[in-house]
Amino acid sequence: MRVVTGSEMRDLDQWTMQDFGMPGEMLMENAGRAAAGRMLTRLTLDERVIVLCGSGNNGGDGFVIARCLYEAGICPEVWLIPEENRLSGEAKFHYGLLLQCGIQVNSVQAGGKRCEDVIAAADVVIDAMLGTGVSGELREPYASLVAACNETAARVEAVDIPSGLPADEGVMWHTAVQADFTVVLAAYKESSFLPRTAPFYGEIEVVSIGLPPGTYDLLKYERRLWQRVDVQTTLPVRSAEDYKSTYGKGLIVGGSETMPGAPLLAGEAALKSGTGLLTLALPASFTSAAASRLPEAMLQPFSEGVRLSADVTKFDAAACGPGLGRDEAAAHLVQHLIYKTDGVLILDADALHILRPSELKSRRKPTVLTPHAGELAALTGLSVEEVLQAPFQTSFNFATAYGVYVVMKGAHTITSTPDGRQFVNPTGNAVLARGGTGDVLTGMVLAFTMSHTTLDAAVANAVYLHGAAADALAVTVPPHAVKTSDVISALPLAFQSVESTD
Ligand SMILES: NC(=O)C1=CN([C@@H]2O[C@H](COP(=O)(O)OP(=O)(O)OC[C@H]3O[C@@H](n4cnc5c(N)ncnc54)[C@H](OP(=O)(O)O)[C@@H]3O)[C@@H](O)[C@H]2O)[C@@H](O)CC1
Ligand SMILES: Nc1ncnc2c1ncn2[C@@H]1O[C@H](COP(=O)(O)OP(=O)(O)O)[C@@H](O)[C@H]1O
Ligand SMILES: [K+]
Repeated sequence: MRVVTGSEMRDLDQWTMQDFGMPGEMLMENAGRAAAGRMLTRLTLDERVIVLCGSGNNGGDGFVIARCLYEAGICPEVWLIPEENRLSGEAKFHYGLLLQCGIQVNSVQAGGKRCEDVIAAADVVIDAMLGTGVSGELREPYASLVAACNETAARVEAVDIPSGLPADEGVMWHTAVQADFTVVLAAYKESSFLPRTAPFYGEIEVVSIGLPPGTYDLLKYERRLWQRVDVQTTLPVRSAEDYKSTYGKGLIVGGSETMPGAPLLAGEAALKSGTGLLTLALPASFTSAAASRLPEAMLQPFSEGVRLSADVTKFDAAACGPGLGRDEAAAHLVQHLIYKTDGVLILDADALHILRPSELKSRRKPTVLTPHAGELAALTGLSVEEVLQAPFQTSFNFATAYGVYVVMKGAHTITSTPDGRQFVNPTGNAVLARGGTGDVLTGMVLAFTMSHTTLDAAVANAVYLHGAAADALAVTVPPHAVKTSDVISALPLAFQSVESTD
């Protein structure tokens, strides 16, 4: 399932019409009919339904939806917001069809009965006022109608995008319809994954509108949801012939006097995600505690302030950062790993604050950075607010400029590859909003980079299953009564959830 910007969506529609030859009227019929199909699964014959139609193609979808509802025996009240003569193209065509069917259309501009009152009395409001074409602050009468939609007790079903919301990240906007459901046409828009805009969508359903196969390949960059089927097709199958080194030798470097537990969480997660041979490099003062907590791991103690004695070239992958601290010795360690490791290097937490980004360009082997918004802000010199407003562009820019994977963590974690592809993660919940869950992810990424055929799949699968473990926990345990190591204990359930056939 693709994630697109508004302009990419327009390109897809244009290619479908001009190059593929599908008439625009047909594309709109497909869109409206598919949306109506989803809405009909929730509608009952006794519900009072109102369809609000704007001047653009989103309004055109509304005309098609109204006609489809009539076909199904539901008689919605249709309201046209602009003057009739403002309609053009496919929207005008479908408005004409609606009239030809003998369906009455009310006009907001005509005066008389107030549309706001009808919205207040409705059971269901279908919002086809504004879609991807919205720009700037809402003008009247849209602003008042959006306010009425947000005051009514009716169920609000938006078409493609809740009216007023931009499709893209980084856009100034003021107010929008708060939908209960949004039937998204063809592909997710970026705003469905941003912390401020996502809640306006309510529950999202994406419908196909008949874009020809291969159309998405014409887009310059691949940006898509990483779904269960992707995990199912890329998760390695363990074989009876495997040996402990089949899944690589991994190294985790971290820990300091004040944060001894972080590398242990990472280590335990790595072991529980399939690592055969794991070494933990930790401050010497707590290796005995580590040995009793993680007997499966080998230990490589280092005295704080002293460099790592282990030969880092013999590891297939290394992860550095959890609990490491940010002093000069820690910075030396990070630098040492950047230059000396001969496998995949994962940098997280404190390592992200003390690395020099320019040094990443010297890496011959892949590098994976796992920042949350604050850490990406520190890496890029932007404010946290700026990062959160444009997480797709910010992480894309960093990943492609430095040739690294960037896993920008959040409610919808975005993985960016060095060549500019992006995968959005659909799993996870607020169970993960507690200290140390990022360390767990680091351990999982380490394990998966050593077991997977491609690094894309390794990173995206780790993020997916990390969230899936939290999802499994959330259905069995109250979310308050969870601690981070429970997420590790739930990993078997996460693996099972992708292995089952349903
Ligand atoms: N063939 C296709 O491409 C297909 C597209 N599809 C559908 O089309 C949607 C995109 O359609 P679109 O581009 O026509 O934009 P859309 O959002 O309906 O309206 C834009 C109009 O709104 C107005 N307006 C803008 N800003 C405003 C503001 N701040 N405050 C007030 N008014 C404002 C302005 O109109 P004006 O006021 O200038 O008359 C502008 O012209 C897309 O989301 C999907 O639903 C599907 O049917 C599949 C096929
Ligand atoms: N509300 C949420 N929904 C889904 N995932 C979340 C949510 N809050 C946090 N996460 C996930 O939890 C992890 C937190 O990582 P991080 O902030 O590095 O924590 P820490 O540094 O304490 O280990 C990330 O993988 C993030 O995507
Ligand atoms: K809409």
